[in-house]
Amino acid sequence: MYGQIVRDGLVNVTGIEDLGLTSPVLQRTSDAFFKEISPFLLHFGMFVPTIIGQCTPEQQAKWLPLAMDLKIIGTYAQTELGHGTFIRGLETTATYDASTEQFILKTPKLSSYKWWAGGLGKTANHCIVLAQLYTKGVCHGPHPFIVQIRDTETHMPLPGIKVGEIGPKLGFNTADNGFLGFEDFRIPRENLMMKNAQVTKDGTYVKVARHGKLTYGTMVFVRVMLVSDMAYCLAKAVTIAVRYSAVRRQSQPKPDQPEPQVLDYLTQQHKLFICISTAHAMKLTSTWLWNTFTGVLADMRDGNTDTLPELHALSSCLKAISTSDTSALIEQCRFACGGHGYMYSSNLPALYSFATATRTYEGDYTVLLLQTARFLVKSWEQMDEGKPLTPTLAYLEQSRNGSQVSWDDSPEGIVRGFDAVAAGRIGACVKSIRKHINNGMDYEDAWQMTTVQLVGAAEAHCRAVICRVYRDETARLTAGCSPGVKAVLDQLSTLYLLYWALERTGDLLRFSSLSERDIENLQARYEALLLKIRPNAVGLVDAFDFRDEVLMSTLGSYDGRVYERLMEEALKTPLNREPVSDSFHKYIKPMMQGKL
Ligand SMILES: CC(C)(COP(=O)(O)OP(=O)(O)OC[C@H]1O[C@@H](n2cnc3c(N)ncnc32)[C@H](O)[C@@H]1OP(=O)(O)O)[C@@H](O)C(=O)NCCC(=O)NCCSC(=O)CCCC(=O)O
Ligand SMILES: Cc1cc2nc3c(=O)[nH]c(=O)nc-3n(C[C@H](O)[C@H](O)[C@H](O)COP(=O)(O)OP(=O)(O)OC[C@H]3O[C@@H](n4cnc5c(N)ncnc54)[C@H](O)[C@@H]3O)c2cc1C
Repeated sequence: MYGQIVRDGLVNVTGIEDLGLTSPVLQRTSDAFFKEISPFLLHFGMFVPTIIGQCTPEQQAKWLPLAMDLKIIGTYAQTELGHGTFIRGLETTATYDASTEQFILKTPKLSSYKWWAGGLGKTANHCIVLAQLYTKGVCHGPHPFIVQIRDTETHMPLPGIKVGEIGPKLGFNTADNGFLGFEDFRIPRENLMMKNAQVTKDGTYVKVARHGKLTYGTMVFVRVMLVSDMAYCLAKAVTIAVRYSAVRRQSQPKPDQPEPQVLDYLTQQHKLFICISTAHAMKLTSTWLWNTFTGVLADMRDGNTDTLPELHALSSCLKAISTSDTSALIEQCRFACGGHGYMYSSNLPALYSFATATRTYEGDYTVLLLQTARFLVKSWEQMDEGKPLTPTLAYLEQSRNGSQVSWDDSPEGIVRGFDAVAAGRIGACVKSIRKHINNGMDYEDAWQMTTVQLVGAAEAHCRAVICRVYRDETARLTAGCSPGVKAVLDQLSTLYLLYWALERTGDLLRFSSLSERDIENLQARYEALLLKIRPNAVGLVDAFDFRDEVLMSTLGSYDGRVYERLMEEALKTPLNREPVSDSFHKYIKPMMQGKL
């Protein structure tokens, strides 16, 4: 299995590199090679971006050509057995020895071992290591180092390196995630990635960057990319589920009528059409987030880090919500396909195992929403002090006078409703924190006692951002489209708003003048809209334009020959090579004869 995947991975990467094609093509073709993950994912996904983001121009000149030509194969080793979220708690140390101008790397305890890095087990011969930097007896916190871990000729681990694969997982079983330990392992001073901080030959620590968290820059980049990856992953899953639902006929709601396509059931439309909408919502939001990200990078190149906090807050909540929604909706696609959705050959299990991992890696869901909440509470307090709000928080102003927003069930009115919910929930958090402090708690405990509400407030803020961006971008991008295309895409964005309004009626009742009658109207509009979308459902997923080789699904192939493909795959399984398994003769027959 591993050997096959490495071969396919290299064919995929070198093939695309030779064709000089860009990463979207890489993304859309690599799936034709793997149902799961390439062992080279981290090389291009994090190792190369970290060299670009954390190295000086001189260091880039040395390492980038080697990495791009695959003369070295890298990964990103930050997480340890004992720490993943709390980076400042990482235990691996890099202590500077001025007498030899080297750093000495150590993993002092078992919990200090690097754990999880993709490709680390058997594939990578270099990696980015996050380690606590010590020089002249002072710890300067986690810093990135480039470390060669294997001999580039023999691939043997270098002396002082303990490295291996971490074993089977829920998914990602072709990603070759590994562990890594250091025993007084020495690297040259120049292997500290010195764009944001430097150590001179005599061991003097020099801070270059103004913002203390630029070391975390690769994670922001990957979080931004993950939102787009999720749109792509969900689009594949819903293509499979909708096509299968158009082929599958089941039950007889009306006597002497043929069994209907299961796609004609309203409950099936309720399960699946939100998946189509959400794939569009996340794709448009990811493009908007990418433009925000490149804008912040440009500011930072000019030495201005003022827009970085909002980018961190946005990338944190959008990564958390996009991965969480995608995991849940891919599982919903599987549920919608009955037993055949549980077949590995449907490709829904592999899509789910990928999506559910993304909810954890690159920053756990809860932890990242709390990062966003930290920014929201700070913004509220700045608003109280009369300071200006950042663009994505302009809606907070409407909450200053505390008046309840009047409910308006137009799409734009629903977007304003979600703004009111976010503003209301953030305000409730601020009130809770202040109440706990007034009752004698310190700020940290008051914050902890409010974290359940803070996660909810961050989710509400994120939902409001997605709703607004999805609605605005749909209007902007369809302005020149035919009335038919415009109408269908407008239906999808309206469906997203109605779906989430119905999911959040409690919040809307609390923070707007929504009434019971309004809810009845919302429900009726939602159901009518499902029926309107039904005739275009297959066309909408065909428009995602996935080739069968990329979908890799017995249920989702374009020709709809589901049963033939299921049987073809079944007959390929090893157990079907012989009519009688040798386990019958070894175990079952003796048991039947009372000889076991
Ligand atoms: C949770 C935090 C942010 C907490 O860190 P901390 O030092 O305690 O920070 P704090 O006190 O909460 O905040 C201090 C301050 O730092 C800011 N900050 C924090 N992170 C960032 C950032 N990325 N960019 C820009 N700013 C950042 C925060 O907003 C705070 O700002 P403030 O003090 O409020 O002005 C951090 O530990 C973290 O990011 N943890 C998540 C770890 C993570 O994402 N690991 C990923 C490993 S790589 C991986 O999983 C690869 C998978 C890929 C694959 O396999 O495909
Ligand atoms: C498939 C996969 C691939 C990965 N690839 C890599 C890789 O290539 N490189 C790499 O460095 N890492 C990688 N990781 C590790 C990943 O980044 C970490 O698992 C992730 O950051 C979460 O950290 P953790 O596992 O230590 O969980 P923890 O941080 O221990 O979290 C455990 C639980 O505690 C909660 N929790 C933690 N802190 C707080 C808090 N402050 N407030 C409230 N609740 C909290 C969390 O919400 C969670 O429910 C990978 C992980 C997976 C699953």
